[in-house]
Amino acid sequence: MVAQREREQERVEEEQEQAATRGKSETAARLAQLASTTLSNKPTMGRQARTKQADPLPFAGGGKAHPGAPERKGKRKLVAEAKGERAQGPRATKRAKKVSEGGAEVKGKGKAKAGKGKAKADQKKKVTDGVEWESDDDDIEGMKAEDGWTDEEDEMSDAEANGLEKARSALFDDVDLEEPGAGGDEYDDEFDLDRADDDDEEDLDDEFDLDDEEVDGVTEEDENDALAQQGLSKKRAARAAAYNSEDSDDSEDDLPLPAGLNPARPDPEPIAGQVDATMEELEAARSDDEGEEEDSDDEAGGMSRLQNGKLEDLRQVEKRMRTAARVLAHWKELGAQAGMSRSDLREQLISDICQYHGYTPFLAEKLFEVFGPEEALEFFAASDTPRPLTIRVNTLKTRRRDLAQALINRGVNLQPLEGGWSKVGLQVFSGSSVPIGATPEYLAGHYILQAASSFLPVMALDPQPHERCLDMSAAPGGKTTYMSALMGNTGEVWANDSSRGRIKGLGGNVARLGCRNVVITNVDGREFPKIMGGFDRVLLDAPCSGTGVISKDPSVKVNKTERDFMLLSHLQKQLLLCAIDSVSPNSEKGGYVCYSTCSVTVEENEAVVSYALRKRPHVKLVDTGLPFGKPGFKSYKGKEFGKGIELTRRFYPHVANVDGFFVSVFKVGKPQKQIPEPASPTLPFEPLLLNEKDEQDAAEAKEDAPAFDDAEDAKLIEESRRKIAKRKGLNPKADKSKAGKKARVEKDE
Ligand SMILES: C[S@@+](CC[C@H](N)C(=O)[O-])C[C@H]1O[C@@H](n2cnc3c(N)ncnc32)[C@H](O)[C@@H]1O
Repeated sequence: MVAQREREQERVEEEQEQAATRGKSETAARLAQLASTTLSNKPTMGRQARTKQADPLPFAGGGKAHPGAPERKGKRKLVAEAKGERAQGPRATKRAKKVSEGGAEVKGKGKAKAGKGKAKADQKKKVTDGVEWESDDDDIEGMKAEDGWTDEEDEMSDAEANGLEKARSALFDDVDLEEPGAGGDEYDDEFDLDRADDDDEEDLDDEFDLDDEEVDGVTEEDENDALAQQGLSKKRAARAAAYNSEDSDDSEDDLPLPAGLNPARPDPEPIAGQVDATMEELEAARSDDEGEEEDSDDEAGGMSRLQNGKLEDLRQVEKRMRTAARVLAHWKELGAQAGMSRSDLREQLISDICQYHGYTPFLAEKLFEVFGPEEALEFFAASDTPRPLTIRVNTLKTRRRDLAQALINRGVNLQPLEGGWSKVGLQVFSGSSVPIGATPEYLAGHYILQAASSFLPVMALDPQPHERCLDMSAAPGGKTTYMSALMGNTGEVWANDSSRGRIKGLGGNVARLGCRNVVITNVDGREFPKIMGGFDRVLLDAPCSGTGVISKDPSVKVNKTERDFMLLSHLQKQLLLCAIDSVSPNSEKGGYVCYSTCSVTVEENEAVVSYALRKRPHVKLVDTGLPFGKPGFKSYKGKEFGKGIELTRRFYPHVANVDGFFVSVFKVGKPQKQIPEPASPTLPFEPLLLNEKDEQDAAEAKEDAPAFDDAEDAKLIEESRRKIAKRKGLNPKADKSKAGKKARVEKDE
């Protein structure tokens, strides 16, 4: 009996040993595959595309966001410079080599794990956004249990550990390997990616890794083959191919986006060939309309809607909108056959937009005018779709790779932000049951939930360690805390907001993220610089209509009126002048104001910027240094917007899958003559209340507002003084006041 049990035991151990060997290879291979997936998923940017993308100004001269901004140098760069080498070239080549070696290793191990293990791994793949994810510890634990993997076998051979390390560092960039901390090197490399000098060209190669040219013998084709060999999504390979073809497209009139942000769109067919087809569509849409009452019920299923007393199929409306937009956009070619006047067709289209997307005619028309017929439809559709959930890593407390690992261990599906333009952003995929706003890492302040577009104004402002900065309308503090992190908790960030209710959230975030260089104030921004000035940099992320974030707050579709836009534009102009006037004319490295909104309307953006240029001739627009975004409008409805307006940037949900945003940066020079009295509020001092929430906040704040009671305060102060004296072993009854001291001196004498 005993002998039988021993034999059984031996058999189990033997099996466990074999399974463990299998399991280790699988883990290494899976992580390596994950890394190669991410790498391959990085956008493909040919040299041509990158050259197109590089703006003449951003980050020139060693990666300075603005002339005058100190160059941020990583340790490696400094050491290399001290040695008189080109800092990044060899590193880039080395890293590319490392990756390609890693890639080869991946293939080897991938092949090695054929059979049972692979079938299991395949079962466990999570497919998110066309990217296959399979590395999380629960899965690994599960596989361990299934395969009888013993804990001793967790000890990996050097080669395997090496493979894992390579895979990890390929997944999360080198910057993540740097130690966090004040003024640390994590920001040194922060913007490496965006710099335009020679070294940075190599950084770009390095970062995106997929080049149409050969890098150390690994071609794009090889990588695609490798993907296919690893059984990875063909869709992705196709996407990579699409990026390639985009790279070679010279005819793009938009500023090129980082590939991956620029959804590959099919080339429009030549208009001439479309006339007949389009007219057929228009006809079909009309006859659909006529027959709609009979068949819409069946066809539409849940998509019909009561309109003017009759049921209308939303699919028909959508089709009609597309056709009308195309005809309007190519009126010269198609208009003659439209069968109605241009203005009637336009009116019909706007009415359809209101019906289909749920806007008031006023706002539908306003946004329609910003984009024009065809792009407007894309904008409206994108504004009905949620943006990816993103988080920003708080580099004051952790590193991106550590946070990613911790969250993956909890079962969160994530990946670095698409496009590689931020090294502190992570995209979180839905599907995991982990509440991303309540993990221990969240509570410990290792990250903040923040929309990717909200990183942009801070990147553009580029605050430096030891500076004195103002965030004029800061609540709830996404940008304040990012500024604080970029400044490494040094210098000062004055975070102001006029809403008392929202200040609570700001304070909470500042405390949770451990921002010790932040001071919070609660005044109307138009009180600056009267109450305080002399800042190196000022961020004005202005109160706005929120037309860029309709996917988050659809109430904007119906609650904004003409008057709101008028008041907002007025307030934004006043705040911007105050922001400019708050900048020190003697700031050594700074002297910048970033004006941003999460709105896409012209009166809240270019019109405000243009007003400031007129009223403050000592400021000029400079490049935002941001790697993507469309240039601001030079003119609109016959109005010209002043010099440098094309340096401002517009971001759209339908183009870059980020919230709609506007970002501009002013360099503030020395005023030629005395600036008139700081623009004093012509609106009531009360913050502008734009919606019910603001009104509630204001009402609560009024209720909460403490009535000061001097007598009670004096009692509390005295009590606390006594306690402190007692703790220090002093006589708590001794009178420490001036009068008491005087009395004691007189008594001693
Ligand atoms: C777009 S939000 C700011 C978001 C913030 N920058 C962030 O990233 O978390 C605009 C803010 O402006 C504030 N605000 C409105 N009127 C203001 C004024 N006159 N002065 C200062 N802040 C104002 C609002 O309370 C609101 O919090």
